[in-house]
Amino acid sequence: MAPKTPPSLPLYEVKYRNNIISRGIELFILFLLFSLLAYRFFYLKYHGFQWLLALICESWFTFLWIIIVSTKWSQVEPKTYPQRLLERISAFPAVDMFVTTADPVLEPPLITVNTVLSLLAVDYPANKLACYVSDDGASIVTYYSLVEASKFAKHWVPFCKKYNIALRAPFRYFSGNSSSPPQDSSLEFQQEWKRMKDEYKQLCEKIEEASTQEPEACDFPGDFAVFSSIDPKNHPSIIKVIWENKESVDDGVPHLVYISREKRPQHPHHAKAGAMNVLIRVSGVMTNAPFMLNVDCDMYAHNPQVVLHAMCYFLGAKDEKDCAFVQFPQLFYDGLKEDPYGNQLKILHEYLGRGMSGIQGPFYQGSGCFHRRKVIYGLSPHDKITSGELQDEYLQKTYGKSQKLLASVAKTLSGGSNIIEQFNSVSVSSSVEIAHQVGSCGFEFGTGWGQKFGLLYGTPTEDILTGIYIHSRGWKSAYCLPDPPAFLGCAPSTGPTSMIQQKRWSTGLFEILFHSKSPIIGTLFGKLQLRQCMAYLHVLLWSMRSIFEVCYAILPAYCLITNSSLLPKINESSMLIPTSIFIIYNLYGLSEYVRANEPIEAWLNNQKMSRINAITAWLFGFGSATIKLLGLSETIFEVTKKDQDDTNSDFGRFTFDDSPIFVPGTTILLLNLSAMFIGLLDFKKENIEWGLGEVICTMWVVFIFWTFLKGLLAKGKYGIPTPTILKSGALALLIVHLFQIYQ
Ligand SMILES: O=c1ccn([C@@H]2O[C@H](COP(=O)(O)OP(=O)(O)O[C@H]3O[C@H](CO)[C@@H](O)[C@H](O)[C@H]3O)[C@@H](O)[C@H]2O)c(=O)[nH]1
Ligand SMILES: [Mn+2]
Repeated sequence: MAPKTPPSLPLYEVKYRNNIISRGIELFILFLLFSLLAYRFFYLKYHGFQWLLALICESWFTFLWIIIVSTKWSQVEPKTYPQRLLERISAFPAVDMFVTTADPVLEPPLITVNTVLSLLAVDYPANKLACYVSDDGASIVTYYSLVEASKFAKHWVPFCKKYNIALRAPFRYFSGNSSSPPQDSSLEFQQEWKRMKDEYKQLCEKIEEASTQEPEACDFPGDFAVFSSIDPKNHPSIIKVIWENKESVDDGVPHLVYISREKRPQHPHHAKAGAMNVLIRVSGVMTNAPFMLNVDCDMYAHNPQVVLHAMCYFLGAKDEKDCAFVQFPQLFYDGLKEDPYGNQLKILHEYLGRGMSGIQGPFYQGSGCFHRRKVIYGLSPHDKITSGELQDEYLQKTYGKSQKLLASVAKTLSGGSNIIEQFNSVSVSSSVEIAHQVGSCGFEFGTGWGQKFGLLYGTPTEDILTGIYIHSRGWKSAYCLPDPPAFLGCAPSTGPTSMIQQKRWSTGLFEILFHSKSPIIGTLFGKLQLRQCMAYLHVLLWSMRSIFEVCYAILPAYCLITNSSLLPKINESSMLIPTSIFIIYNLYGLSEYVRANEPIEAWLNNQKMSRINAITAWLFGFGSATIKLLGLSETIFEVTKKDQDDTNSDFGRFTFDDSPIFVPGTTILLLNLSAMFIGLLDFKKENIEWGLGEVICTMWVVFIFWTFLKGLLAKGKYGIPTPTILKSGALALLIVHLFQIYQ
């Protein structure tokens, strides 16, 4: 046995990065930006409208840069020591693990099954874990797959623990070329490995078969009857205990519960937030663990010690206020290193994520996050619960009418920091009836769910809003970066899905600004720190950015078309300001990738994609958020398609479809191309106002939209559909014409 570590050693440490040089460069860029603004301001009277617009856009970019400098100022290097925890602690707190899925087609059940298996097999006493799957698709295939998976789990979980398997999601473990077990392993292991691989193959086949057959044709006996001819948008709640760890053995398989909450057309279901609140309540009446883990159906546990890592924070924190939730960054598997869609967010986590963690803590990212139940129930740090607040009447009004739920809420609220005791001892299956009650859609009516506690409603980015509200009450959150990474999910791998996701995010984030729990209100009236508020604004303003980015991408073209200027001439000394901003900003951005061991292509692709996202998807986000805020329509949660198999050879090449989301990008590209053409025609004329600066800017825009340029010429899914090209062409011509009239 390893020697016991002295109890004085901490369970986690948070050091700060030495980033003096980066700070210096960031401040220097800020100085240059201010110089540019000053230059614009003093020369405003000699120039036309385009100069004013440039000043406005550049003021906005400067404002964003201030936010970035502030957010990146103190970046953390967190470290957790699960080994010390194991040596020191004998009784572990319970954890309820939630998995949400919504659509068996966009989210193939096999993916959900793998996530569930990886969670059931984590290194943690099985009798302290329970896994709850919420299925908003009310799909018989998903349910059937989970039933089959639970049978497989009885072999898989012991196998993983016995041989300390590093990767516990079977589709990853058995993927690639591993057709035979490692040769240097014991004979016994090799045999078991083969058996597991066979069993997993059978599981896949069963799920495959169930997915391809028409649901009616499936002849599922008894248990499956409730699913027959079900309408996923209109059905009573279905709750099934698939597996119960009845003897409460610590090396068995944790409980597995299937939940499809009640849905009625006349009741808003609040998408993922609604699903999460049902999970919280159902688990409240069943196991009522003091901690809750939540993952999306595609985010499997990549590191079997995830729960231990999270516990290092929860149990190691001197003051529980420092740790309302523990967030692991959202990372993705099978992503191309060059990140063609710019959606792997690695650099975002690497600098902004670590930077926020140096203020009040990371965002709640919706997946890969451990929460304290009492924080989700609305408590503030060091809240003293008065007995009045535990009276039935008060609780009923606030948390809903279920005696059993109220008892469990009361236990959680009054539990203080005693987190070992709260675990329910009642059997899980005896609570199914009450679970139906708390899973019904009328249950929340008139209560505080989604308004004052739980996951908050009112935006499709419920995660960020909920996190803001937690930080506004004075809690901090913790960022945990174990190696290997804790969770891996799948990032959208086609142009359209990526755009839809960006649009949904930017819409939802913008709506938060107008919510009663917005970060501005949180800072003015709550305990949200100013710099944390600024960091939140950085993402909440995504869709607003589109306006300025669109203007800025049009301005150089405007100059070429109307023979006007935006930048100093190449031989003027003031040209140094924009040139050095351009060069230093880009080199600095590149250095961030190099320091994070990312390839240069990833930097280039991310540069391009952040402009493309801003100009296309975020613009649509701005539109749909505005429509929603004007009360003209509701935003809907469009679920992202998860790809099971990313091995198709052309994965990574940008794809298009006939969505209008591709119109603005194509228009801007065509506009800049026409501007170059017009500029070429005018080139020899006298009195040319524009110079090399404007030409380079136009070329830069064309370069940013290179994928679109290729899309103009390509066919099939790699090409921009002809109607989109025609619409964009007409729009571009119209704009050129307008420019020429109003110059
Ligand atoms: O009505 C719904 C809609 C979605 N989901 C689930 O929500 C999760 C996230 O949906 P997804 O389509 O994968 O969205 P992403 O944009 O990939 O999700 C990110 O962004 C969301 C906020 O927009 C967060 O909720 C997620 O946790 C975060 O991973 C998935 O497990 C879905 O099954 C539901 O349970 N019910
Ligand atoms: Mn997702």
